[in-house]
This record gives sequence, structure tokens and C-alpha cells, in this order.
Amino acid sequence: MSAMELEPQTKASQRSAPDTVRLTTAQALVRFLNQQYIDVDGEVTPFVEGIFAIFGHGNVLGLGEALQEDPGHLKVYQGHNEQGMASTAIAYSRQLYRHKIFAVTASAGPGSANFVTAAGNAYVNNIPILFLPADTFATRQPDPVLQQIEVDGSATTTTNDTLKPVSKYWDRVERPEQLMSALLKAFEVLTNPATAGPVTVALPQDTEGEAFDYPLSFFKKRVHVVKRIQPSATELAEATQMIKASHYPVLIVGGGAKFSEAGPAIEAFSNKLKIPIVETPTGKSTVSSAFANNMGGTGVLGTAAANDVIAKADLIIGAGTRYTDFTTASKTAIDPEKTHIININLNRMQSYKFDGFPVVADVRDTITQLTNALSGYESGFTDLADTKAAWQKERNRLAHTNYDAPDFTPEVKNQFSPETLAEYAAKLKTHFTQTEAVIAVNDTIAPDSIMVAAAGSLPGDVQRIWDPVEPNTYHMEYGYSMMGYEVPAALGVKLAEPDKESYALVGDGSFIMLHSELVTALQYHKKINILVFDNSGFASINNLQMAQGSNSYLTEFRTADHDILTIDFAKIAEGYGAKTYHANDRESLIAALEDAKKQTVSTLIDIKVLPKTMTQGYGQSWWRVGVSEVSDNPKVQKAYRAIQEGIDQAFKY
Ligand SMILES: Cc1ncc(C[n+]2csc(CCOP(=O)(O)OP(=O)(O)O)c2C)c(N)n1
Ligand SMILES: O=C1C[C@@H](O)[C@H](O)[C@@H](O)C1=O
Ligand SMILES: [Mg+2]
Repeated sequence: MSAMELEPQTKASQRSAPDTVRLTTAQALVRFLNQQYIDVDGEVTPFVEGIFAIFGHGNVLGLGEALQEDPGHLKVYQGHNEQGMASTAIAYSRQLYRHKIFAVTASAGPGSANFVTAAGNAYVNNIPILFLPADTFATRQPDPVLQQIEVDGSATTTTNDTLKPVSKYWDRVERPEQLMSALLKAFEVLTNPATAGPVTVALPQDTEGEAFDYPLSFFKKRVHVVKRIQPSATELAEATQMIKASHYPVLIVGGGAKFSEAGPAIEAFSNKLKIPIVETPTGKSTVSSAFANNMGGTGVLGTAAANDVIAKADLIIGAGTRYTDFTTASKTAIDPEKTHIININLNRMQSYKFDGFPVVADVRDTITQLTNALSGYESGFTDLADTKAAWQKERNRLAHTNYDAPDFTPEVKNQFSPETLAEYAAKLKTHFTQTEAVIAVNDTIAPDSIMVAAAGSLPGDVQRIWDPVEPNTYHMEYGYSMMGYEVPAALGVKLAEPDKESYALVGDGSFIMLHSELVTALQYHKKINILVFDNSGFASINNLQMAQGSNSYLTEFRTADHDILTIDFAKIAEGYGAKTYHANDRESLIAALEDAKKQTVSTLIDIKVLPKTMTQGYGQSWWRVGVSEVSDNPKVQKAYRAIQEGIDQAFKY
């Protein structure tokens, strides 16, 4: 929860100041944004760093004019794609543990519609971002205006209504004075860790420029206090008892643990009580991969070590996890009828999942209190070092997979024939395997560099084989798994941590889909590094399709005459002004990475990799997907039966 405090000095000075100030809605908005502060563990900092803008007729004369006149401390950047610049804003806030945000503004109609995908991303991941889409005229005098959809059944429905289901708070300011209540509500939501997420305040074009005598009190410095909610005595006592009664407790580190900055507390807990930890994609790098009891990523994309301890667990402690299908192997890896569950979460709904015992509280402080309450307790896990060592051995094998070895079989087996793989090798001019490439990157870049990934086969690879040693260096968006997040997010990360290198690990499909903010990075001299893993296709979906009995269909990038498509991604980025490289083996990749470190300009390495050479499942890694019940293909029929067997095993809700 957050509470808002008004500074006493500001209150006093206001008494002698004039009561009102005449401003346009947009001017008032900018002034208000300048006055929002956040208090996290006693440290007070400005909450709104700046604003990304793409102007059109809907926002250039109102909000654009207000920003031009006086942005205050706000840093104003030009974006190049609304979804892209919003992704930059999301990554910025996420990297800073949600302690700071960017607002984003777009023109009415298509510009605002481009926000929707990014808003979904922010919603799923609980990331605060303020969307300021322009809207059609409140007066309706010139209706229909350019870009107005003119909905038949309702004059109040505009493009911006598409942002409603992906906003935690949504408002449309049709009169200047409405701005005040709208923004007060908006900032409560944005700064409250239990509700944080995307907020939309739609701004009709005419209202933006209309003036009102705003009370000066509205522009007081406002400090939103992030409170660490403590567990109740009952919650603490019951959770302590449940851990004491267990022999094989396992703690799942989720995104909530990361946002609570619970890493040191979790290490102390795990060390003292000998409780292994496993990680969700968002939770990774809360605790160092080097920490002895950290078994790594869990679930469908998990390591053998993590999935082993989960299989053995008689108690799961979910620390800030939403228990998505990827974490629970579609509810087959965790069975609350056999395993006790404690859920520590700020969000009550999340804490109810799997019928767990809910502890509705801050993760860091709850874990610390449990550590203190459990003196004398040790789990029955005695072989964690061996379990972890066995996984490290497997990681080492994956670092050296060799297409040229006589006994080579790809990690993803029985899908492409040797001839098809050879065709890829010849066309892409590579024998490089994806696992070898990913591990080479992990081992070559500076440990404090921040990697970003989101979609395709890379999230699975890195969940298993990327070892983040330094805290908060693993920036994974796997809630919405939004293709195209990677490049703009690398810029958001760079803005958040300017002294560190940021690397986007991106598939060729994702890169093609959205990389406009590379231009923004170049324009504002913010160095990002883009690593394109080019396997000429939507390879992860091709894997999924073929694993479920279907033929390869529309998931490889082939020309109309069935040739494998080859694209020079380095040349594309060179055209924008980036320093670029080609890599098709370990040596060329490492040389490129080393040279890229010396650059001050953004870089792109075009890494050609073979399909089917990404990692595959370990342990309980079933994923429920929608296989066809009726098909002429016997392989699809078989896959359908297998899915039904999985469903029989799965926990039902
Ligand atoms: C915006 C968006 N559209 C579609 C998808 C579905 N999807 C997930 S992975 C994928 C293919 C990704 O291809 P690429 O980036 O080349 O990575 P690869 O799978 O080849 O590793 C698709 C289409 C998605 N996650 N996001
Ligand atoms: O549909 C999907 C399948 C996943 O394997 C992939 O990582 C993800 O991006 C996705 O959208
Ligand atoms: Mg690909």
C-alpha cells in the first residue's frame, strides 16, 4: 500500500500564496507530474522522470505546446513507434523496481491504438506507466475528425476505449477541472505496489488547450509513501508452523520478490534453513546464480536441478509469484493435494492461488521474520550441491554442442531431417548452435551488464542456461511475452542504468516485428547492444507445432519458391548508424562482443544460428496447448491423446 504525504513547508507557504493559477489542462498536467515524489524505505525521489512523445494533431498543440513552454524537470524524448516507446518506458520502470516512471503520449486514433499491446505488457507485469493518448473532441463540434472511428452505437466510444481492459485505472478528461480527480486517482494506482500497472488518462484534443483556474494546492509537492506491509502475527505463526512441519520445503522466487528487493533476505533464509530456491522468469537475478542453494529457473523452461527439488517438495513457499502455466508446468508440477503451499504476496487474489496459506505482506520483511522465527530448523535436503553440480555439467555440455561432430543430434529432436538442417547451415552460412552462442554471450559480457529478453526460444534458453551473478541483471518479460519488447526495452534499461551495458537478446522474428527505438537510442546517444539470433523463422513456434504432430507450416521464413530467407540484419542497423558485426561461430561472436564493449555508439551483432539447437525440457515440463481434437494426421491424433493424459494429471483450478 502507499500513502500520500504533503510536505509541511509546502502547506505553510500555500497559505500566503494566491489561491489559483490559470492554466490549460495540458499545462496543469505537466506541472502536476513535476510534483510527484515517491518515498521508498525513507528515500524520497521524483517519481516521473519524463515523457516519450509522438505528436500528431491530437496532442501537438495542447500537450506539445505545454511541454515546449515549460517541461520542468521532465526529460522529453521523441519516440518512433508508440508500442516501442511505451516498451522503453515499461523497461525503465521495471529496471528501477517501479520507483520511477515515464509517461507516454500519442495522437488520437492509430497512435493511441498502438499503445494497446504495450499496455497489456505493463498490465500483466504490474509495471506502472502513464498513458496519455489524445482523444476526439469533447465538444463534438467538428465530429467526425480525422482518425475518429465514429462508433455507430455510442458517441462516447473512441479508440481509447481499447485501453480500458489493459489499464488498472482509466479516465477521460473532458473538462479541465476533471484533471484533478483523475490524476489523484492515477497516481495512487501507479505508486501502490499492490495495484501498480498501466494507467490511462485520455485527453480530448480541445480539452488539452482549455484553461481553468486551478487551485494552487493541487500542485503541492506530493510524496507517495511505499509501505512495506507486515505479516500479521497469525500469518507469521501459521507459516512458521508449516515450514517446521515440512522436510522438503522449496521457495519459488517470483517477480514480487524482486520488486521487494528481497534477495539478501532470501539468501539468509535459505542459508540458515537449508531451503533450496528456484526462480520464475521474472524472479531470476533477485538472488545470484552463484548462490549455492539457487537451483535456477523452474517450470516448463526450468533446469533439471530446479525441477528436481520441486518434484521432491512437500512444501512450496511462493514468494511473489503468479504461478503462470510456465512456472507450474500447467499445474502438473505442483499438486496442492500432495504438497502444502504458502503464498507470500501483496496481492490477495494472488495469495489465494493453489489453495495456499495466504500471507498478504511484503516478501522481504516476511522472509526476514520467518528466518528469525525458525531458529533451529533445517530442511531434509542434503544433496543440493550435487543436484546443482549435475546441472552445471549439463550446462557445460550445452556450451559445446557441435554440429560438425559425427554423432550430432540437435537438442530439439526428430523434427528437421539432417538434410533440412544442412540446408539451413548452407543458406545461413553457419554451424553455430544457439545454446553455444547464448552461453558464450553470458560468459563474455561484463557481469553487471543487463540482458533483456521476451519472446521466442530465447526465454527458454536463458531461463535454463543464463547465469546472472549480479543482482537485477536479468530483465525478462515473460508475462505477456511480447515480441518486439527486446530492443526498446534495452533502451529503457539503459536510461535506468546509464553506467551499465544493456543487451537485447532478440530473435530474428521479434527484431523484424519492432526495433524502431534503435533509432531513438542512436538519436539520443544512449548506447544499447542488440544481439539478433537469426534462425530464419519463428523457430519456437515451429518447434511447438512439430512437437504436437503438425507439419512445419508458415513458421519458417521461406520465399514463395521455398528457399530459406536470408536477411543481413547488420546491414539494416548499419543503415541507421549503429556499429555492426556478423557472427557465425564462437570466435567471431566473442570478438564482436569484445569490440562492441569499446564502442560508444549502439551496436548490433547479427548471429546466425541453426534451428533446433535451442534447449529442450528437463523434468516435469508439460505445457498444455490447444491440440486439435479432430485431424486426419495420425501424429496430431497421438498428440491430442497425450494432451488428454496430461490434463488428467493436472490440478484442476
Ligand atoms: C507480438 C507477438 N506476436 C506473436 C507472438 C507469438 N510468438 C511467440 S514466439 C514467436 C516467434 C518468435 O520468432 P523469433 O523472434 O525469430 O524467435 P525464435 O522463436 O526463432 O527463437 C511468435 C510468433 C508473440 N509472442 N508476440
Ligand atoms: O507462444 C509462445 C510460445 C513460447 O514458446 C514463446 O516463448 C512465447 O514468446 C510465445 O508467445
Ligand atoms: Mg527466429
